[in-house]
This record gives sequence, structure tokens and C-alpha cells, in this order.
Amino acid sequence: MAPTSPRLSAPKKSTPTFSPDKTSVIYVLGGPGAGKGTQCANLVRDYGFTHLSAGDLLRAEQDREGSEFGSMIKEYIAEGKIVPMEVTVQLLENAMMDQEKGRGRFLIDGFPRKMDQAIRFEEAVCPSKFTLFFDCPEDVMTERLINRGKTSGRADDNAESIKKRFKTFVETSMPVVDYFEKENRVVKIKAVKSPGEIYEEVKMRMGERGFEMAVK
Ligand SMILES: Nc1ncnc2c1ncn2[C@@H]1O[C@H](COP(=O)(O)OP(=O)(O)OP(=O)(O)O)[C@@H](O)[C@H]1O
Ligand SMILES: O=c1ccn([C@@H]2O[C@H](COP(=O)(O)O)[C@@H](O)[C@H]2O)c(=O)[nH]1
Repeated sequence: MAPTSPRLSAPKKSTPTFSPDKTSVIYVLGGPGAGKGTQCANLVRDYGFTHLSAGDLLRAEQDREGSEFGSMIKEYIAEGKIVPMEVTVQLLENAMMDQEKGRGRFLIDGFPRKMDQAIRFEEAVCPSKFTLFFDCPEDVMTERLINRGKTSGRADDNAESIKKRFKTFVETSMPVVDYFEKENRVVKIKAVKSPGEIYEEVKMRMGERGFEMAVK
């Protein structure tokens, strides 16, 4: 059956779809180009996580024939703005459902980027264990994104969109990190060194939070 567009308004529920006793969700946040996707690939390989990138899901929905949200998503991504949360939360929930029903380990990359998304996802889909936050200065991220833009084919890896994405990150996404930080639910990692050096710290900090490697 052809996939259909996500429902725009998910019904309010008193319990989340996934029980946090059976399902582990870790959010992965950081500015554009901080290296989230790079570190997620390591964690998938070694810890058996399912990687769900909110940006990838949105790009797939944008390109899906017949999507009622395609043109809206395209516009938001080019402007570095946050797509209305109903769409993204539903895409993520659908992707989680497609995995092993009810049990699993998920890295949710590039989400939540706005407080309303965080609140809706925690209430209706699954409360997260914690947030891995990759902290990187803008000049370093800019250089990485401009380089990536030479081959990525991404419409937003250009100087103009990058500036807009940084602005959205500072104004809209950092408050989410600050919110979880106040609840002691953020693992902050400096993301300036090489990918290998950063991953050594990621592994150490994962261990502190009770996550051991599935493959050694
Ligand atoms: N520690 C690092 N040092 C140098 N380059 C890196 C490092 N980590 C990632 N990169 C490179 O920087 C670019 C951005 O990395 P990546 O795609 O992982 O970032 P991201 O945070 O997922 O970005 P976005 O949010 O824009 O999707 C990629 O080309 C990647 O190969
Ligand atoms: O929750 C989200 C996540 C992403 N977006 C939009 O997608 C782009 C690209 O995201 P990446 O994580 O860099 O792949 C982002 O700039 C937003 O426009 C979103 O709206 N909501």
C-alpha cells in the first residue's frame, strides 16, 4: 500500500504510544553541522540503535509523490524554519511503529527543535531518556557545512540557508536544550575535535548513563 501523509492533528492521549520501560529514546541535538549524523552512525554500529533523523524523514516526505505537505516542507527547509510539529511528530511515530513494535532503542537525530515538539513527543509518543547535545562553534559548523554542500545535494547547505538555520537554532532550538538541562537530562559534548576523539567521549558518557556497547 502506498504510504499516506501523516495526520495533521494527532489525537491527545493520556499515555504515550511507546512505554519508556520497553523503549529507549535518546534525542541528538546540536547546531547544523555539529556532527550529529556522523556520531549517530557510530552509535548505530556499536549499540544497536535505530537511527531516525527528523530532517531525513521530512526530506523523504517532501519528495514523496502525492504528499500534501511536500511544498510546505520544501519552503520551511530552504528558510531553515521548523516545520509544524504535527507533521514531524507523526512521521517519527510512524517510523518507530515500522520498527519492532513496542520495544527498541532509538536515536532521534535533529529533534526536538522547538518546545512544542518536545512536549508533544514526550506526552504522546515516548518520554526520552536524555539528550546528547553536540556543542560546536558557528565558524567550525559553517566550514563543515560549506564543505558538505559540495557533494550533499542538500538545498540548505549554502551560505544563505546556513545563516538562517543558525538563527533558528539559537532562538528556537537552544531553549529546548536549556529546558532539558534544567531537568539534568542533557549530556553535553564538545564537538570540535576529530570524529574519532569525539566518539571516545560519547562512549564514555553513554556508559555513565547505563548504555553499554552491544558489540565490543
Ligand atoms: N568532528 C568532525 N570534524 C570534522 N568534520 C566533521 C566532524 N564531524 C562531522 N564532520 C563533517 O561535517 C559535516 C557535517 O556533519 P554531520 O552531517 O554529521 O552534521 P549534522 O550535525 O548531522 O548536520 P545537520 O544538522 O546539518 O544534518 C559532514 O560533512 C561530516 O563529514
Ligand atoms: O524537527 C525538525 C527537524 C528538521 N526540520 C527542518 O529540516 C531541516 C534540516 O534538518 P537537518 O537536521 O539539518 O537534516 C531544518 O533546518 C528544518 O528546516 C524541522 O522543521 N523540524
